Amino acid sequence: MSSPRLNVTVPQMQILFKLQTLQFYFIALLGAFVPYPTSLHLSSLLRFGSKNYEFVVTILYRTVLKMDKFLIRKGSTKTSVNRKVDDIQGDSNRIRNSPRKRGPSGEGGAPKIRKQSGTTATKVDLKWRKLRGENFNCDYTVLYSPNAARTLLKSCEEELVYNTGDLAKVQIFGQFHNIPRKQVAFGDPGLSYRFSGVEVPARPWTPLMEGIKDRIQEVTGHTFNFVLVNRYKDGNDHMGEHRDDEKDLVREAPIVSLSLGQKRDFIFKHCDARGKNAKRAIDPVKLELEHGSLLMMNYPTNRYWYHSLPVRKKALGVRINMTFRSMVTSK
Ligand SMILES: O=C(O)CCC(=O)C(=O)O
Ligand SMILES: [Fe+2]
Repeated sequence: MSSPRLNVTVPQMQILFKLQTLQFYFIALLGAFVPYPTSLHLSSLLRFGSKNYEFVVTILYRTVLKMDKFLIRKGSTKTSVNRKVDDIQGDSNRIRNSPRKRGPSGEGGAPKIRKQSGTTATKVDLKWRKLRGENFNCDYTVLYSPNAARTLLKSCEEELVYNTGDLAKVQIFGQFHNIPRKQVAFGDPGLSYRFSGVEVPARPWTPLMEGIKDRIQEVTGHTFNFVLVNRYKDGNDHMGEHRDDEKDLVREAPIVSLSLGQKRDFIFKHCDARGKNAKRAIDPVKLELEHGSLLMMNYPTNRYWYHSLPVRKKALGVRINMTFRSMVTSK
């Protein structure tokens, strides 16, 4: 079958050509500002003929994606960490912050997620921020939506019972003091955690705690056999500078910290840059840990950097933090 012939005059052809040029710019703009593949989908609805537009849209969108790191989005989950890490970028410490690249499970890339039981992979599209510096290696993301995190916090408030008496104390220069927060630990049978002269035995996993652990294992690609839970009733409750580098912890395993509730500052200080006798000037790393966020402290961060959750009088809400850990087992 022969295709129908169109009798088009020269002025009509000029108009057609202008229309096509306009269409090209419109689709290019679409590609620049509407997320791919939505832009691609819209562009194909508007396209009269050429497939080249798809190519233009794709290239433009990818260019914009590459520029993404220069944009500061007000109110987005990235902003607080971005701003803080941008502050850090100029200083001697050279903390670099870039979107976490896709890669194999574990160290380095964003973990590939596989559903344990089924055949189809569950794609967890988390945006990880890489925080890097001298012997500093952390990854940060927001795991739970505000609603999901609120539900989780509510369940924790209803179900968790915290340690009291001697288990709620720390030993400092031989003296026992009440810890300025509440604490409880869960873990595999027989595990306990020793720090500041106190041994915290693990309670058996409850369905709530096991559910959270499973989710964290799924998104990080690491397994954990212990979790320390800290509850801060408000900004007066805090945690002093310390490193989680005890012998009971598997040496190179990451410690993954989940935060629920009140946003709080979290400060890292390099061991050479602490106190009056500091050997070097290294700026601290300051993060704001958001409701529902995950901070992955990778090796060797905890060998070189102390961290703390300082008092913040203006912080009025409750915060619960869970640090998932891999403890050495005797077997
Ligand atoms: O509450 C926090 O974010 C800090 C927790 C912590 O450092 C720890 O449990 O060792
Ligand atoms: Fe810690």
